[in-house]
Amino acid sequence: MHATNDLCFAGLVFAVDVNRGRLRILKETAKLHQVDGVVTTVHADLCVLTDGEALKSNKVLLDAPCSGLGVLSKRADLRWNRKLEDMEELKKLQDELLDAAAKLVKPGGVLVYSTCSIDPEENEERVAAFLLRHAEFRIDPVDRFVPPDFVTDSGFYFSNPVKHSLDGSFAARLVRAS
Ligand SMILES: C[S@@+](CC[C@H](N)C(=O)[O-])C[C@H]1O[C@@H](n2cnc3c(N)ncnc32)[C@H](O)[C@@H]1O
Repeated sequence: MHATNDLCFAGLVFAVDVNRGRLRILKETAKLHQVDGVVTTVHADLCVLTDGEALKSNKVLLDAPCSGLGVLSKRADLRWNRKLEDMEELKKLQDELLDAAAKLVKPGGVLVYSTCSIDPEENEERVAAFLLRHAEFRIDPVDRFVPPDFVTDSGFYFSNPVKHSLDGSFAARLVRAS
């Protein structure tokens, strides 16, 4: 919704999700904010999207499914339901979604990868693995956009529940050269 407001009606937002319920909530929220005209919801599995050409954009946000380890204060159940195999599956899905999202970024465009996890395996390690597979992308440090306290040495955004008294979250800004 923040992205939509930023556009000031000068662009379009395509929201892709496999979960119809989430898309419905987005559409309703967009209507409430009177920006539903710029939001198109696409019910699809991003990994097998066949007509991605029409969705190619200058800015792509991948708000990835994650373990939620940054929001344990709100989701205490996650503490007890974690399994090692789930984590491996999740990392595989995050890699696949990153590859699929990269295909939607126009040359010179930006891909933002975000999670609500504080686990480096889902954050820095996924980005490092992505950059090995995609030499056309580079890290664009986020220090122009967020206060210094939230910028990691590698130029990522990171909020730490202990340090910042906020939910834990991570974001990497990746720019496509070609
Ligand atoms: C962290 S949530 C994103 C929430 C979203 N930003 C919102 O505010 O509703 C991750 C989302 O990824 C979706 N997802 C998981 N696998 C997917 C896939 N293969 N293709 C498209 N969406 C997927 C889930 O349904 C979930 O809604």
